[in-house]
Amino acid sequence: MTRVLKAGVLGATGTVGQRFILLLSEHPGFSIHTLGASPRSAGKPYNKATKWKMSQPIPASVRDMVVQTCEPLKEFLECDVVFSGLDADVAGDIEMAFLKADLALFSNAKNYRTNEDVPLIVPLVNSSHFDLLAHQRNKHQLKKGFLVTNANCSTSGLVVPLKALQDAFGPLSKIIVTTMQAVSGAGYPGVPSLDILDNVVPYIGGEEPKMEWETLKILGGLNQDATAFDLLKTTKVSATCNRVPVLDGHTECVSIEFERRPAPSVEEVIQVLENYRSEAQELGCHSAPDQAIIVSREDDRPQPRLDRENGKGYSVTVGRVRPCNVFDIKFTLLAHNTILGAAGSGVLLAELAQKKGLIA
Ligand SMILES: NC(=O)C1=CN([C@@H]2O[C@H](COP(=O)(O)OP(=O)(O)OC[C@H]3O[C@@H](n4cnc5c(N)ncnc54)[C@H](OP(=O)(O)O)[C@@H]3O)[C@@H](O)[C@H]2O)C=CC1
Ligand SMILES: N[C@@H](CC(=O)OP(=O)(O)O)C(=O)O
Repeated sequence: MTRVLKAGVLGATGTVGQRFILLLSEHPGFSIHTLGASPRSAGKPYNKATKWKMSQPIPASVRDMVVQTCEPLKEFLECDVVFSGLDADVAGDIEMAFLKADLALFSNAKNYRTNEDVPLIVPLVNSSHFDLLAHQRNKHQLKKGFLVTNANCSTSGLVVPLKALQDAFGPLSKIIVTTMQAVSGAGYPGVPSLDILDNVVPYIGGEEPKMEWETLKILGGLNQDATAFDLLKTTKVSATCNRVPVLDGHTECVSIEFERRPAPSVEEVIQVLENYRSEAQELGCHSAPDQAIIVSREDDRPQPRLDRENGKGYSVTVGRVRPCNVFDIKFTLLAHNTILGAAGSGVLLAELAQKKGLIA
């Protein structure tokens, strides 16, 4: 029997924080021990501090919990794991303070994703990058703490089918991806209603370079002694990101060129996607979906309203797999941006870390 872990949530009042609370409160392996947010919220009961936007009610276990400041003190020091859904403007200093306090930290924020000592892991893709934590602990003189980041929400959906295809058919030479991203990705209050209703906004600040770079770190490897990341060198990624009036679920249109000649057929690609299995599934992690990639053969799927809850939000749904006249293959994918793309990734990463014996 694995031990129930005491969990803290930083940024607990925000969009990602609320999702963490829902996922953790329903999870048999975690008990929510403490919640942190800004000084504006600290000292208030959680239900007064947050503007709750989830379709399920606030779990009874946290309604009256008093929100703390985000400092590694008191109840936070008693936590086995801490999840961060902090605003990126403040995440840098706060997360570093938690790491220095030797806590096990799983962050959604972008601040440390590019750091050479910090794994950037999509749990259905590159759990082997946990191996770098021995080096991180040495460098920061940590006994039990570490910092692992999960990816940008659009990157998280993209890399799952890319990993399956790369493993089966070898290097991908070119990837073009165009996203249609839900408004929940912008947090609360996010994009003003007068900007997004009846509209599409063809720009999300900083998103395109993040997708292009994160993909190369996630799909790359580690050096031989697991002290550095080997970024993919021969794969080129070009991303175009749009905001659309959808509540949850990022849709992405993807075209791929393989290095291999002849390129795999549509049927071979579909078979590989459907059969893909990750370490999280093999290890029996509680939140891992039965199927990492669900391939829909219907002409008009995936759709956010119909497919975002697939695998409880942890599966990627791929549809419209077909030949591409410019590259080799194209398809459309859908991933839940606050589950697989944010809080769910953090939770599944913690499950993986526990299975790998990384949590004291
Ligand atoms: N939404 C999504 O789909 C995704 C978001 N992310 C990332 O996750 C993070 C959170 O995003 P999101 O939930 O959308 O953002 P929100 O704006 O909804 O929430 C931000 C959280 O940070 C807290 N906060 C703000 N200032 C401070 C401070 N000075 N000290 C302590 N806490 C503070 C807020 O507390 P308070 O309520 O008290 O102000 C709130 O809990 C961001 O880094 C974002 O980039 C990553 C992937 C996907
Ligand atoms: N930018 C993403 C959400 C996000 O916050 O991404 P990141 O964690 O990479 O900053 C979106 O708008 O949908």
